[in-house]
Amino acid sequence: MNGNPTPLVTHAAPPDSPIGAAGAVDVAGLSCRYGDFTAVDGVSLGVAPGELFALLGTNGAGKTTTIETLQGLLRPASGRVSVLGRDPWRHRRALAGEVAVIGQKTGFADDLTAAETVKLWNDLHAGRTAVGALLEKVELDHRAAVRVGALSGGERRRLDLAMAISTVPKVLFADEPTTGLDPRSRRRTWATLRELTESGTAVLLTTHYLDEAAELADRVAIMHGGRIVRSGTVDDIVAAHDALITARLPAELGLDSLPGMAGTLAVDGGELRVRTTDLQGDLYRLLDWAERFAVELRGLKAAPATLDEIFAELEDVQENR
Ligand SMILES: Nc1ncnc2c1ncn2[C@@H]1O[C@H](COP(=O)(O)OP(=O)(O)OP(=O)(O)O)[C@@H](O)[C@H]1O
Repeated sequence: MNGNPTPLVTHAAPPDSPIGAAGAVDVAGLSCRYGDFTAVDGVSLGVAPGELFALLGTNGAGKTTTIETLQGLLRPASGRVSVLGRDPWRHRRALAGEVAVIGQKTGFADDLTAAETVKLWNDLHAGRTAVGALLEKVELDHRAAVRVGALSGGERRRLDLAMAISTVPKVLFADEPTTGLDPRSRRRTWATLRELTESGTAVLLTTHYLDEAAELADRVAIMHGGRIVRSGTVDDIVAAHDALITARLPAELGLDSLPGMAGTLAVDGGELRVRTTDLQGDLYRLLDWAERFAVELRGLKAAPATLDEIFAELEDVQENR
């Protein structure tokens, strides 16, 4: 996110009446602009209670803008957003007690200690968990007396998490909550997010970590250039993408020796590559052919597309624009 957001409002504000009763978070045709620039372009998504929905995307894809609109910090240029049945722009204060946020920009006072910060937060939000227990949960108990200004970036993220869980929020917006965390802290944060969803919290998470989305999310949307370009479960998205079969062929064999397959075949330097949406069928055809003609397929590998590959492809498209 860059600078202070002041998006241009080109349409009337959405009505403050509930829009549907489908989920804890509902977004329909959301567009957001900064001046003439459209940062979010027709995004629709919903998050049900107890669900974790992950928004992935390239840098500048519009994830933070979407989250900030749902927090009521930005007004949509068009479309409708609803959090717990309310328009967050109009009802930000009323929603504050039920919605928690882990943002990219933390607004802590540097002079307060970690414990004082959490206590202040607890007092303001009628937090039900003791300060010591919250700090222990995010493994900051040993840093309780340290001033916030002296905490590392990762420690500040964990302090943010402690405040987000001081109540059991109905909705949590978590904007890259594990950025800068070491592997152990990431896993602790994942466990805490899981506990929240198990308690019924609807979590909208943005992340650059594909393993994080695969690990945590019930559903995923990939944003690119302000739009959702893929959505579904991680399995759905992977299944819709080409899988890859690779093997080394004997030197005398080329493309014309190979059997017909559903996917696209290429042979380069003796290596066969088959990109296919029918991994099982093409693997069967290849193995059947190899068996019949006694061909040894050295180093045979067959794997569905990984989210990393899907993501990298989107980034390539962006770079080539
Ligand atoms: N205040 C602003 N004024 C003008 N443009 C902005 C402003 N804030 C964000 N943008 C632009 O809007 C687009 C979307 O930004 P946003 O921060 O929502 O993306 P993001 O998906 O969260 O990116 P990242 O993964 O890098 O955090 C980017 O091109 C960004 O430069």
